[in-house]
Formats: sequence, C-alpha cells, structure tokens
Amino acid sequence: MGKSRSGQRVYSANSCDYKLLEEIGNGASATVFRAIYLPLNDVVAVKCLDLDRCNSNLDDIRREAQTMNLIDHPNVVSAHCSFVVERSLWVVMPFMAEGSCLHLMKIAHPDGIDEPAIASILKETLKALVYLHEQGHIHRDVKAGNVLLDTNGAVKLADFGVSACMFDSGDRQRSRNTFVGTPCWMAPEVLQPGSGYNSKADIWSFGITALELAHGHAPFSKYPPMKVLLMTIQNAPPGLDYVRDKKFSKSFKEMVAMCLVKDQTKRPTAVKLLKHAFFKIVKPPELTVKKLFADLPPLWNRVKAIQHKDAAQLALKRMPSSEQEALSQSEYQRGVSAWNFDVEDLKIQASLLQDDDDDDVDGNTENRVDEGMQSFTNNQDPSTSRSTLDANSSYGRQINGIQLQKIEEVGYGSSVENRMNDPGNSSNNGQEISESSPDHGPLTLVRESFQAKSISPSAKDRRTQSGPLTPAVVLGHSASERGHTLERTDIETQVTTEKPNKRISSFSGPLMLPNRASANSLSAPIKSSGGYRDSLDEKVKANLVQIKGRFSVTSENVDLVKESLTF
Ligand SMILES: Nc1ncnc2c1ncn2[C@@H]1O[C@H](COP(=O)(O)OP(=O)(O)OP(=O)(O)O)[C@@H](O)[C@H]1O
Repeated sequence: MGKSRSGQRVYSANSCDYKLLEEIGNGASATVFRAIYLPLNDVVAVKCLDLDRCNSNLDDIRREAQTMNLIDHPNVVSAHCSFVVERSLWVVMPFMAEGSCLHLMKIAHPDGIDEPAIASILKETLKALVYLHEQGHIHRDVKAGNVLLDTNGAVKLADFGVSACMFDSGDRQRSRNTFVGTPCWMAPEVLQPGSGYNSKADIWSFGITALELAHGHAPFSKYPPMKVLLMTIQNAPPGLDYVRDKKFSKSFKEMVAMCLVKDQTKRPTAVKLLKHAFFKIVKPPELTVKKLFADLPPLWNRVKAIQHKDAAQLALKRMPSSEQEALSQSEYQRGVSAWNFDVEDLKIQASLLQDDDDDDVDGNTENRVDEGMQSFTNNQDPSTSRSTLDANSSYGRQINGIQLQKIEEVGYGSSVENRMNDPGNSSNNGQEISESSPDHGPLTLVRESFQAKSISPSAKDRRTQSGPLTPAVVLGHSASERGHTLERTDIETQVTTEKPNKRISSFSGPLMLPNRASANSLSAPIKSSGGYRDSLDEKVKANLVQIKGRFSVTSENVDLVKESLTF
C-alpha cells in the first residue's frame, strides 16, 4: 500500500485496482498511461517500466522507486506507490494533465515559448532542484521532457530514472564517473571521465533546458551523441545570442550564461541561482503557463497526434536504406535518456566521426574550440575516420584490435552526412537556426507492438507481485526470461577484444537488466547462449568497465584504445 502526501489517500499495490486508459507518454524504458485508481475513482498516471528494456540495474530501479516514494515537494512528482507486474515495474503517480513541456512545444510551440512562461516554468523547476539538492539528490536528467505541467499551471520535475545520491560512497560514488543521461543536456564534467561531478551538473542541464524552452529544442540536438559529446567538451558553451535572441531579456541571457559555465565550480548553486534577478519578477505559473495549453485537445490526443506526425515525417524522409539509422537517430532526437554509454567507449566512437560540418558552422560558437580541449580529437588518425565510418554500416568492424560488433549500427555514418549536407543544419552562436521536428515513427511502432504484447489495458490476467522491490521480485520472473535478458545483451552489446588466443566477451554488472537502447534496436535474432554468463570467471568480471548502450567495453579494451588514440 502507498500513501499519498496528503496522508488521506492510500493506493494499493494491486494492478487489478488500476484501469489503464490512454497512453500519455513514452520514454526510453517506460510507457506512461493515464489510469483510474478504481477504489477511489481517482485519475492517476501509471508509468510502466519495462524491466527487459531498462538500462538500469536493479539497484537503479529500486533507487528510483524509493526516491520517488520519499519525495515531498510541490514541484517534484512523487510516487503514490510502485510494484512489479509481470515484467514491468508500475509506478503510480499523480496525473499531470498537460504532460511535459517537450510535448507542449512539439504540439503547439515548436519555436519555443514566451519569456514570461519560461520564467515561471524555470523558477518552479529550480525550486525542485533546490529541494532535491538539499536532500542530497542529483537529478541528472533535467530537460523539458521531464518538466510536467498540470491544468492549473503547476510545474513539477519528474523522472528519477538516472538520479544519483550525493552521499554515495564506494561503488556508487564511482558510478558517478559513468556517463548517464541525455547527451545534449549533459554537463562537460559529466562527459569527462575522472573529473567527477556533483549537483552543479543539474545546473548545466537547467541552463540547457532554458535554451530548449526558448528555442523549442536543445542546442546540438541535431547531432549524434558522440558529436554532442565532443561539442560539449570542446566548444564554447551554448547560450542565448544577443542579436538573434533579442526578444529575450538581458537578465534571462545572463542567467542562462551563469548556468552554462564549463567550470562547474563557477556555476551557481540552485539556491543562489534562485536569487538571480531573472527570477525576481516572475509571475505565478497560473497566469503565464495556463495559456500555453488553452484550446489544446486532451493530452492523450496530443500524444497520439505527435506520434502520427512523427511517423508520417519519418516515412517521408526515411533515411536511405537504413531503418536502423532512422530508429537510432529518432531516439536521439526525441531526447530520451537512452544514452548510457561508457565514456571511453563514446570517445572511441567520437574519434571515428569526421568533423565534416566545418563549413556549416563556420564562425559559429558551436565550432569554437575551447583552449586546452583541442587534444581531445586532434590526435586521431584522419585517414581512419572516413573509412571506419563507412565500415560502420557493415555488420562489424575492427579498430585497433577491438572488434566492435553491430548493435544497432550506431547509425550515424550516412545519417551524419545527410544532416551535415542539409542546409538547414547551419547554425548560429551555438544554436541551431532551423530543425525539423524530431522523428520517432519507428520507435512508436516498436513501442506499440510491445504494448500490444505485454501490457493489456485490462486489469485481467495480470500477475501482480506487490511488496518490496527486491532482486528476487524483480528478477524472479523465470529462468528463461533471465536467459533471454542475457542473450539479448550478449548479442546486442558485445564487444570483444581480439588478443592472441584470447577472446573476452563482456557482460554487464551484477543482476544486469537489458539496456534501454536494446529495446530500440532492430537487432540480430536472439540466439541461445545458455549458461554462458555463469561461466564468466571472476577475473573477467573484475575487468569490466561497464555495459551500456551500444557497446560494452572491458577495461582491457579501454587500455588498448588509450594506447592507440591519445585524447
Ligand atoms: N505523472 C505524469 N503525468 C502526465 N504525463 C506524464 C507523467 N509522467 C510521465 N509523463 C509523460 O510520459 C513521458 C515519459 O515519461 P518518463 O520521462 O518518466 O519516462 P522515461 O522512460 O523515464 O523517459 P526518459 O528516459 O526519456 O526521461 C514524459 O515525457 C511525459 O510526457
């Protein structure tokens, strides 16, 4: 049983008590439904987190659920309760009837929203960050897609899928050197191994979210993740341009600039930022935000319209010969948090990308290289870039003795070129001038077919496993399911090091669940690899850096790469 914050309403951990209605959102690993809690006839949102599709390990999932249960702040979405149903984790939350700012912009404000509304939304979001940071949490995924709106104009920050605790120690602390989040919103220090990060990473993402609300999309959002990684680290920070963005106030521009300082120690804390002049003159959201969704159809119809529009757009400009590329790109452009790579691995990918958009962004801050960062890519062998990129479209490739096997064909070979050749890709002062709406057609289809299979809107036939979220509960579905998980991972994220007479396959950490990206891949058929994991010896396990997104890399791999590519 879960108790609402008011202390009055109690929500059961029994799926039969919930009637799932329309889909109101989907993310990298979850589908969110409007639902009725039957005993109280109360409208709620139920986030159905597909444990097979989830990139997080069990600890992360449990932490998200626990964090959401403990949250108590008017600007943070808390959970009424959470429980396991078959192969999903259901998180029951208050229904935010106007959905996310991202959806709102997609449906009605593609070029961004006006400053008074931005100020209200940002101020409420910042209050959420003040609270979370005081509680010791780093949200790590602040973006318009996670800022939810209610009909009365209330603004709440949602999604603790990748949140971290600042008081972590040991392994958990080390895991904060892990690349987690959504690249466009991620702070430079998060992308650089070893530098460590703290709550100031959320301040950077907050600044990017401000730009997203101002323009309708995040800076660099047209680029593939490895490119974003490089641009975030190398280039001058994005910001509001004094000429192009003249409709915005000086104090807004200054506030954004304060957030987007690369040196995290020079970024303000959330508390300090809240005292900035920009937030002094802010009207309550009831006055500024409500009008943004006046006259719009109900949320679920908007979501459906967005899905259809995106599917139609995708069909029109389907990437030549590769649905996989489109799928990968669409996932990226949607801004979901599917990117959960190992940093070193991303560097490998980034080094393979030829920076062929110089002409596009000439004289642009996106292309300005920060001093001291130039060595990040300069030492790569240019002769390898194009050929390796081309080779990327074949099933596998060999780089410096490392076999990178196709996962979902990363997909940025030809698609990068296509985008770079697109005149609409020119940009100005760190911002894009034009950008088509993000695609997520194929993704939608994938998700729909998934839902048809695994989530029945009817409560009948659901097997509910309520109670505490323990490894046994979450992973206690069946041996065959666990086998399935491992098999998929094996196939989809395998990177092997080819050393003489030695071949090491990589797996994820303990109790690993399949990664998010795998759910979006049109991967090779699943083959049995029964018992393989069990035979993985402890020494090899100890060598694992981690398994994430598209590749898994062992520390041996990383060392090899470091030897051959100087960053
Ligand atoms: N309580 C809610 N009320 C209304 N809509 C919601 C609610 N929670 C989530 N949504 C919608 O569902 C979308 C996806 O939810 P959520 O971000 O939690 O999933 P996710 O898989 O963690 O996504 P991501 O990884 O992309 O952040 C949100 O962007 C929002 O539009």
